[in-house]
Amino acid sequence: MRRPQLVRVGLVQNKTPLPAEAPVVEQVSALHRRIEAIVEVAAMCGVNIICFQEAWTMPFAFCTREKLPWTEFAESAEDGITTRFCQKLAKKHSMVVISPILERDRDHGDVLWNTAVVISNSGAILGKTRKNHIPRVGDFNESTYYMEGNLGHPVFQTQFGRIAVNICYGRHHPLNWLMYSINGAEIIFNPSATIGTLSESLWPIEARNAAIANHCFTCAINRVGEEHFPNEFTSGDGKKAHQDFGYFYGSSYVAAPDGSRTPGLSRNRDGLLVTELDLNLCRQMNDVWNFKMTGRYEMYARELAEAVKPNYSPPILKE
Ligand SMILES: NC(=O)NCCC(=O)O
Repeated sequence: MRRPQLVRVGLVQNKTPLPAEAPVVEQVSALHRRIEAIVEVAAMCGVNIICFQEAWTMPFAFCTREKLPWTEFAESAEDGITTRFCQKLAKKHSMVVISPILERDRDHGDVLWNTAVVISNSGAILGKTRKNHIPRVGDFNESTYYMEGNLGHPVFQTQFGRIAVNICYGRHHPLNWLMYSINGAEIIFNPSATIGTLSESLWPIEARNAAIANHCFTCAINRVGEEHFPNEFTSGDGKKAHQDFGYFYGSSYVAAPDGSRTPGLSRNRDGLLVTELDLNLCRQMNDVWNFKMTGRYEMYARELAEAVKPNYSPPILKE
């Protein structure tokens, strides 16, 4: 009975154009130029909502455990140069822009966060959301740099639909996806930075499964290429020190609530994936499967509230 609710999303994966040794300002500026060109193409393709990769203004230096110069890439989510730049793009192309950055929160003790700024197609800032789960795996030494998000699971009402952002490692946490969906998200973006040896076997499954389980669209975005750092670091595994993170395998894709998905972008080249979605599919799948109706959330809430108490004793029945 409803008219189609069509929206075109753009997923961007890109290499860092300058080496990690280049001055910070030059690296940021080169990335702005690169993204500006890709967004021009997205605009020609009629994209309504575009999302960039995790921490898109910098090399993924969180493996190094060095503070400098990497913390220099952190910016204000409200008035940093990258947010100002994205506001111009959003207004020029009437496009919602999701800009994942390393955030410096000046008003709260200069705390750093892994944040996505969401900018409306009017150019106004709709708000921000922060990465809830910090990886403690392999060379992802991210707790050295920023804190666990404290903004919960916000959903942004845009002219084109309700969207949320589940940043990278949050995709391994089904409850994280669930909360965005419970709060009404129709599309959940997952800007990421992850490498082949660690996660490539999980990549095609996790966001796709989240789309099915939550009756929503999911957009999985990964970095691409190799990034080399000036100083060697170890992985704490007895192997030799090295200067790179490993291979970011791209392969960005969109998954739908009926379990279908797009092909992935390249494993080794920059790319823009443009996909047209009909948001009516979210309710159609909900009406077929009723996961929201059959989910026993009040039971889980009660049991979880008990399970997190220090004196909890799991109900294991024995002979
Ligand atoms: N950036 C990030 O959270 N990476 C963690 C590794 C993964 O989730 O595959």
